[in-house]
Amino acid sequence: MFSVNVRGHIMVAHSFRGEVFGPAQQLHGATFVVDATFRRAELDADNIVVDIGLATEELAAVLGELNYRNLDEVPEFAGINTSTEFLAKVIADRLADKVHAGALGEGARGLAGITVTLHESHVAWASYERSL
Ligand SMILES: Nc1nc2c(c(=O)[nH]1)N=C([C@H](O)[C@H](O)COP(=O)(O)OP(=O)(O)OP(=O)(O)O)CN2
Repeated sequence: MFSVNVRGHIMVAHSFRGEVFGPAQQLHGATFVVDATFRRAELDADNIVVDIGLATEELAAVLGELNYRNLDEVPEFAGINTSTEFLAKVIADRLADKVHAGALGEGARGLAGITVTLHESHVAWASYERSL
């Protein structure tokens, strides 16, 4: 299996509900380094997994929808803990929509899967992996 990874980052604010959380129940900020890894068994006609430039641009576009937002105020996340894991799925699903819409190029239609990893620090991260 081949893979290509591109990276971006976001800064958000959010708060969590639930006794499992301590200070994070209060509104707090988070900066995530975001890795998107695209996978396929065979390279495309250009001998690549996906164009790195397009993948970087489209990841940046997806992240731009979240960057600098207070996620507690985003209607689609109302009542939801926007955990690192949850945000990894949101980003992966939005990138998958872009792949299916052709935004990452025709060759990208042959991608097998994508994994999005959010690094919340140098010692903790979470991922969501899905097929395409
Ligand atoms: N599985 C996850 N666990 C936690 C997440 C997460 O997204 N996924 N997020 C947080 C906090 O937002 C953030 O990491 C701050 O950490 P921390 O202050 O350690 O979290 P708590 O408020 O829960 O404090 P504790 O002292 O650990 O009770 C936390 N966990």
